[in-house]
Amino acid sequence: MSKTSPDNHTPMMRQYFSLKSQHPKQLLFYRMGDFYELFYDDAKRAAQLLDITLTARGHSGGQPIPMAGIPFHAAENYIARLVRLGESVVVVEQVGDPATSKGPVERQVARIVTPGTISDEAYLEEKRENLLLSIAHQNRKGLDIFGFSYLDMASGRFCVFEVDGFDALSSELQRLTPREILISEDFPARQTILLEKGVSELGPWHFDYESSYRQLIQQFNTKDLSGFGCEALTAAVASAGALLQYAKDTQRSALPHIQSITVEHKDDSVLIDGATRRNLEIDINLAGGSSNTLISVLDECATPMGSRLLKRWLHTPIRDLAEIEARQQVVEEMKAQRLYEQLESPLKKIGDLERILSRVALRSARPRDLVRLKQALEATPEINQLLATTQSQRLSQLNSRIVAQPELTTTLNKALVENPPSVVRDGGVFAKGYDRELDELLSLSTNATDYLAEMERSEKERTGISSLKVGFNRVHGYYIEISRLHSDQAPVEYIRRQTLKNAERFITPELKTFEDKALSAKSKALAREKELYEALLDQLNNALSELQTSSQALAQLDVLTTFSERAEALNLVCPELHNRGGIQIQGGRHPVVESVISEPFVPNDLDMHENRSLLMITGPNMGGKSTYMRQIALIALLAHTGAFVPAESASISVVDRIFTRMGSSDDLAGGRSTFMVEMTETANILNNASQQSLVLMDEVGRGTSTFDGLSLAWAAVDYLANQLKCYVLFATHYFELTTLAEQLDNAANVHLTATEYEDEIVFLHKVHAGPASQSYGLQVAQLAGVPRNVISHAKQKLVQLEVSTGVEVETETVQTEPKVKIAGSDTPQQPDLFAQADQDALKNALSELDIDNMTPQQAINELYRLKTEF
Ligand SMILES: Nc1ncnc2c1ncn2[C@@H]1O[C@H](COP(=O)(O)OP(=O)(O)OP(=O)(O)O)[C@@H](O)[C@H]1O
Repeated sequence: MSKTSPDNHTPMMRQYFSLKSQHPKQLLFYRMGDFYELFYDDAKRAAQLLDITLTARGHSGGQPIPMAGIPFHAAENYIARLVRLGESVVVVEQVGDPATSKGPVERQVARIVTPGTISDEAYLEEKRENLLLSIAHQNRKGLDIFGFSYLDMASGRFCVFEVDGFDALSSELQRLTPREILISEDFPARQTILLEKGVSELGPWHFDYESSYRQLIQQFNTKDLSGFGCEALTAAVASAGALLQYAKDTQRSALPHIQSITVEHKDDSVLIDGATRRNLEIDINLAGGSSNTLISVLDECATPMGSRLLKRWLHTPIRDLAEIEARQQVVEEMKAQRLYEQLESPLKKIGDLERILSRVALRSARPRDLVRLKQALEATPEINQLLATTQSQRLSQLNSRIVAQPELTTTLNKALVENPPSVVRDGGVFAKGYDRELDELLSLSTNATDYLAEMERSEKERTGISSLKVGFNRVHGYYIEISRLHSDQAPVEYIRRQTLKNAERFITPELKTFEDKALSAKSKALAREKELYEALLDQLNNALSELQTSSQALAQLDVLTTFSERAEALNLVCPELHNRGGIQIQGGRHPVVESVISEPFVPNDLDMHENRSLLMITGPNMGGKSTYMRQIALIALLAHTGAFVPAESASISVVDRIFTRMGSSDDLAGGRSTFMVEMTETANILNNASQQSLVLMDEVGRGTSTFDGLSLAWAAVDYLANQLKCYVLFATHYFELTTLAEQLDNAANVHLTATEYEDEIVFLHKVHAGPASQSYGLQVAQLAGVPRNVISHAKQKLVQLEVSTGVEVETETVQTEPKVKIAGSDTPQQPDLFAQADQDALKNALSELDIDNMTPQQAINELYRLKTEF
């Protein structure tokens, strides 16, 4: 921004700067006639983000003013795009009258649109919650405590909790995926958070505990916060106060739909860290898309609010057995009675009741919202009726919360026309017969057409001028038009109003009187409609709390109906959950892989208990190790949401956390290499897993040299089995680890099988007891399209290795007993490529490679070079 003194600027720019100084970080849309204009840095940023032209608007303070303009009628589109990119927009409108203003027209901030506080349908994604998150930090007894609060403005859901430590901080960020984050300018992990989109930094005083506390009790109209259970959560309360104030400031209104605050207790749910959420592909696949995810298979919800709740349930599995069983009973009953089929149609009519109600509360509901609200209310009695005869306690509880509102339904029915316009501004929202005053005003303006037709007829007759017409235009109002040819025949009482090329327009005293009456009736009708609309919103707001309760119950009903429908369609069973310890699954399947592959999915069993808590999984590449491990985690996760699971039967002990260390990804933005990420995730597991945790580890140690990797994997397995004693599935290509599993009391080996047919490898995907016998690496490489001559060269090398190391390599047949043996050892071994004479030279060459800075093509070239050299 220009640094010259304000005195050097034009009066208009002085007005701009004074508004801008109150919103330094947001993009300011400054209304200029038919345009919104952005200036200086805002203009540059908007031009870049929206790909619009950056120009200049004159000079001010001796400098050209960079400017980007947006036509006002297209503004919503641009604002929506900016908000999606994590930007906030301040819209400044002209409020004064340009005709009478001395100096620049008076302007005011009309609204502030930020990514986390939007409630307008046009800006929101249907199936995704739009969360505003606020985080406060406190240091308590040397611990870093993070107080979280988050609000879904479009539903009024407001939650708080606290976590301890930076790992938990990032894990919660991954879980919540907020649209906008509020932190204090002195937040300790500022740099990490600033990498996220939509971060707003506020002055530290916004997070003051005392004033935050006052904010909250004022909002909920309570004496204290004890009724919400958050008295002791001082960091969370501090963050919630900052959030609430921010939300009010942006909405520029009270927030009556935020009626309470819920404390999330971490002990109530199965904790899942960020890496695990990614690896299990709950709603986002590893490539960042939404296809082939657990949600994509499960989400058959009838309403968008059901879809959002389903996502929440899958991201927050619970540990409360009673709650899980209550949900299971509903699913079972609905499935047995095929109630889900009958509920589908009325549930579809419910639509996004949750968001509509919030817009009613914020008084931004559009006429069409009210029509949809009416349709939802009309569908409720049918749902009540369907649930009336059900057995499960939970269904009757839900039914009692779904309250039909006959009076409101009748009012809405009487009030609204079938297809109202999108805004109240232009009128036409209310049906005939709803309000006498409105009807009278409307009939005055509609009767105008008849009246004018009659006048045209009688004037034609009286004057004998056949070309005479009565018309209306917005500038000149009503007129009598006579063609130029006949205009001299106009009667004397006709007063000339306008001369056109081929015609003259006149007004008469009678027409003028009519015009005054008709025009004022029209504007009075519009004013009356606005009045009626506000009154209707008041009436709806009086029932807001009850309506919100109904909508929450309906969202739950929708998810449970979906669980039930999916259970039938995907052949899922009700898992038994308990606290006895052990996980047993018969015929378990991976719900997503099963739905995408064309050949039949091979089901597999699992048996884990106190004396068999660690399973070492070996088998060929592509054999199905990852699929097997992931399916167990997904079955466990689903079981903890109350859903049925893809298996013949499942008995699962309640777990406290699910951890995964799978795949290889680097975190370039966070400055961590692949191996560093792998080790950070491993450290997190070893530091935090308990006996009730389910841990999946895939190929730990692969990111470094063979011996380092093997030693790390060995020690990790030993620690997991001997110290932590959690449920562990450990997949590895280090065949050496299978002996460790044999030595440990509570570990066992299982392997996936493959066979060869006509020189081609065939994967059987079946899990069997014992370690695998071979890795089939070359066959898989061949299958992947590695050129034949490279494969045959590799085969020669393999034989060479076998000879020089004394390793006997079995490559042709599948054996149940390990056939890869290192001389002098009973341990099944994978041939160790590096145990060669030229090992050191190759190792050096490899360690000198700067892989992080190579393109894939350079890496391949380098591999070829090494291959020919060694
Ligand atoms: N039980 C199964 N039934 C049918 N197909 C399966 C089964 N398990 C795995 N597959 C198929 O095999 C493919 C490879 O499986 P997966 O990725 O689990 O192998 P892997 O052993 O982990 O391989 P790698 O060691 O190379 O990582 C899957 O994408 C799937 O198409």
